[in-house]
Amino acid sequence: MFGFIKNSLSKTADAIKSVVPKKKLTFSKDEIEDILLEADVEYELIEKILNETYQEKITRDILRSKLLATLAYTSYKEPEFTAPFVELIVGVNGAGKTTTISKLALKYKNEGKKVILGAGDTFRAAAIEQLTLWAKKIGVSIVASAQGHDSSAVAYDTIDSAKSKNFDNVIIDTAGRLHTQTNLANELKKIKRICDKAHPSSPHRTILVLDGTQGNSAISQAKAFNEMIGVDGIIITKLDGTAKGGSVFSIAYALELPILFVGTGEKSEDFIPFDKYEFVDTLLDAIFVEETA
Ligand SMILES: Nc1nc2c(ncn2[C@@H]2O[C@H](COP(=O)(O)OP(=O)(O)OP(=O)(O)O)[C@@H](O)[C@H]2O)c(=O)[nH]1
Repeated sequence: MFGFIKNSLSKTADAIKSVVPKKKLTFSKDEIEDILLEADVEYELIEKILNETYQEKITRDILRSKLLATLAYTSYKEPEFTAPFVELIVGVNGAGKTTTISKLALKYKNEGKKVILGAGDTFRAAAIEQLTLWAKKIGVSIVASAQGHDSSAVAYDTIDSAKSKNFDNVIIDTAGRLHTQTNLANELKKIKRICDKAHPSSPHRTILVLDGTQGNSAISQAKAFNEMIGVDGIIITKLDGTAKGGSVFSIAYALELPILFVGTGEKSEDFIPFDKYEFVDTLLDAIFVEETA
C-alpha cells in the first residue's frame, strides 16, 4: 500500500528534488515556500501555513502537523443506509469518471458485493459504450440505454433492478458536460431527486472525480459541482502522472471535503483509499532526511 502512494507521488517528489537537491533536517520558511509551490500547493494555503508557524527553522514534525491540519476533513463517515448503497459519480469529461467507476466497482466486487452500474451519461454514446465494456471486463451488471435517453430514467431503472435482484452497490455515471452549465445542473439535480424516489435517502454518496493533473485549477470546477448538487467526497485520478501532488492539500482544504480514493494508474486495480498519514509522510520523505537517534 505504502508503495502505491510512493509511486503515485514519484513525479511530485522529482519536482521537489529540483528545488531541494539535498534533503535536510530543517528548512527556512523561504525554502519551504519554494518546495510547496513546486509541489503545486496553492499560494494562499502556503502563506497561511507559514504565517501560522512561529519557528524560523521548520522541521519535519512542524510541517507534518501543518499539512495534516489542512486535511482535517479527510475522514469520511458512511451514512446509515438500507441496501443497496447508491453512489452518484460526477465530474467533467476526461476527468477519468468511467475508469474510476470500474475501479470502484471492482473494489466492491472483490469485497464479495453484488454491483450494478448505471450508464447515466446519456449525452455521449461513447460514455455508454465505454462503461458497458468495463462492466463486461470486470464482470458486473449494467443498465444502459441509447444515447439521448433520459438519464434519470437510467438511474431509476438501475436502482429498481438492484432492489429487485438484491444488489449491494449501485454506481451511477452522470454527464460531465451538456449544452449549457444550467442544463447540467438541472440534470444532476433531477437524477438526485429520482434516486430518492427510487430508493429513499439515496444517493447515499455523491462523489466528485477530479483530474489530478489539473492541480489547483480543478478547485473552481470542484466548487461549481459542490454548489450544483452537493458533493460528499472526492476521488483524485491520475496522481501517478503528475508533479502536482501538493494540490491535494489545496483541494481538500478549499472544499472542506474528504479525499476518498486516489487513482494511481489506468488499470482497474490502480486504486487506493486515501490515507492522509501515508500521503503526508511520503511527501515529507522527499524533503527531510531521516533523523538519527
Ligand atoms: N495514469 C492514469 N490514467 C488514468 C487514471 N484514471 C483515468 N485515467 C486515464 O484517463 C483517460 C480518461 O479517463 P476516462 O475514464 O476514459 O474518462 P473519459 O471517458 O475521458 O471521461 P469521463 O468518463 O467523462 O470522465 C483514460 O485514458 C484513462 O485511462 C489514473 O488514475 N491514472
